Amino acid sequence: MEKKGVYYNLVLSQSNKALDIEEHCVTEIDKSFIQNGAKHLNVQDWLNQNRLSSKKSVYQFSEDVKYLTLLQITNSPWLIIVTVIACLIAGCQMPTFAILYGGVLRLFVLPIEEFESQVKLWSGMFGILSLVTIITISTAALASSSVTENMIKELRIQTFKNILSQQLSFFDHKNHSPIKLTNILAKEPPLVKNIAAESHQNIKTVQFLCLQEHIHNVYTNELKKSYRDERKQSIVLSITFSIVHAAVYFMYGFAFIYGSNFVASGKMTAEDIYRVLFALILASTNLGTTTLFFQDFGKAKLAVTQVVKLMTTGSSLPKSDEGERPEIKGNIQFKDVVFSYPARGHTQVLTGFSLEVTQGRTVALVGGSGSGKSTVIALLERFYNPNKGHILIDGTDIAKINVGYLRSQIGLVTQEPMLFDCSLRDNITYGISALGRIVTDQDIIDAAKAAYIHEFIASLPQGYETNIGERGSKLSGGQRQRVAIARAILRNPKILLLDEATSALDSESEKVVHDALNNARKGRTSIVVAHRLSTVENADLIAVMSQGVVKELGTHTELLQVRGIYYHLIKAQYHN
Ligand SMILES: Nc1ncnc2c1ncn2[C@@H]1O[C@H](COP(=O)(O)OP(=O)(O)OP(=O)(O)O)[C@@H](O)[C@H]1O
Repeated sequence: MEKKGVYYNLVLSQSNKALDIEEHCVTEIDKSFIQNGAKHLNVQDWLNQNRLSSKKSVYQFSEDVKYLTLLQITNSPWLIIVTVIACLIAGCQMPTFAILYGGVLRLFVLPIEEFESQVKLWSGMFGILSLVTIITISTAALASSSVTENMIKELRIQTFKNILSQQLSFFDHKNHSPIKLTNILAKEPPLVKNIAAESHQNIKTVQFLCLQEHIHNVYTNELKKSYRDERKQSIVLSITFSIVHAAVYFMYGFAFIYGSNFVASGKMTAEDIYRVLFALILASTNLGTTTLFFQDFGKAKLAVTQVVKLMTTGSSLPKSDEGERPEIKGNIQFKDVVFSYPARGHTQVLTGFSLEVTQGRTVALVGGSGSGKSTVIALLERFYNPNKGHILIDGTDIAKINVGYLRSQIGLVTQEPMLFDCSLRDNITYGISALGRIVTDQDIIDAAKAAYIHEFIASLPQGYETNIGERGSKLSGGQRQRVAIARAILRNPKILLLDEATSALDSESEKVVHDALNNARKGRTSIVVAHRLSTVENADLIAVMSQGVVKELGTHTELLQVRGIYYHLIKAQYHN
């Protein structure tokens, strides 16, 4: 403290607040775990423990994968042998058919007694050909699909495991962003893909909590489940495919034995039989071709079902050009709002919520977790409509206001700001052109200065043109918040909504973000949701929520005097 250095400033920035030792420790543990843990989890270690390491690892072939490498991955080489043998036998069916066909033609020139005695023999041979075709084609199709599906499953499991065991620096590479990694494993059914995607996005948490093994098991189980479903589909398809092929030979034998009776009784000539047999050959060729579409047809049906479902889902939101566009000053009123999320219709989140916020003032929403604070914000943005009650802005029910216009009047800063993989300038000006506004460089700089992010941006070699990575991954949490605040300031909204905007930051960042938010709030009606009660002490009004209604309302000092819920919340927080 005496040195008045960085530590001194940190302590000062916490101004009268208890040192959040627990969080500090977590940050330090996180760093040391990542440093030490990442070393311990390097790829080679993993490969050494892995079955693939005994062979030539597939990961050494990332640029040019050889067919032999693919064969090395399969854990069922005998299935490849079965496939090859079945294919060889199945390949003989056409030459055999040609031999049988030639033999049949020859029969028609024989004397009638000899012809009749040979008919059954040759028909039987068609029957056998048809049986062998069913067995060989279905075996070849089943075994080969099993080999490829197994191989793909194995590759995905091992790739996923390898990704989870990488050092954090691996994920900083532009080719290893969560979206790109997820896309590599993207040919999964949605459920499997979502597990993969979440763990890529939250890789720090996964590694910190040592969840690699668990996540890997969950992924593997989901993959195996989907693999089992695919197997069932493959079995049906393979058998259908082989039966369609074999049916031709069967029909041919049947037509021959049946036709021969007509020839013997003089009802048909040999020429008629030739015609029928030839027509059967042509028809069978076409039938064979159509079976190739069976698989695609199944997939298309599934895809179309999903699309039709999405296409026909009605929207309860009005069209973009509907609704009034009144001048907005910023007086907000919630009147007996009752609301349940559609997904949980039986649980009322807001049970008669009423609150008034006058123009230019700041109201803080506090309360226990799940009391409905964020829901209030979502309703004001019209992400949902209340089941009962009204939300008014300057006396007009927001249900009557054009949704796009309403949102253009509201700035929203959340704990995890939505940033994009583009430059700082593009992120700050994001959505401005949709408002029909043109902003100058000076406007952008002014907004960034008010959000206390200009100095940082100016210190970067590429300044405002610096790319900030996917979801702003190249920025710190506080910097991300300040970029989002600069964006909100530039939009110049009449109403500002801050949803837990500082709860994830360390004390120093929190102070800067707090100052930036104070600037952003100036002259605007603000609704702030915060977990750290210290950040809302200066609000004009604090609404304490419990079970979907406001239970206490007043200033910080007034509420402390009441010694009710707020008092106990404050006490509990400082005690912690
Ligand atoms: N999209 C949703 N679908 C279904 N239920 C939801 C949804 N969002 C929130 N809920 C539920 O609504 C209730 C209120 O959630 P809300 O996020 O508004 O609470 P909160 O007071 O902001 O909580 P916290 O302080 O923990 O963020 C919770 O029980 C939550 O589980």
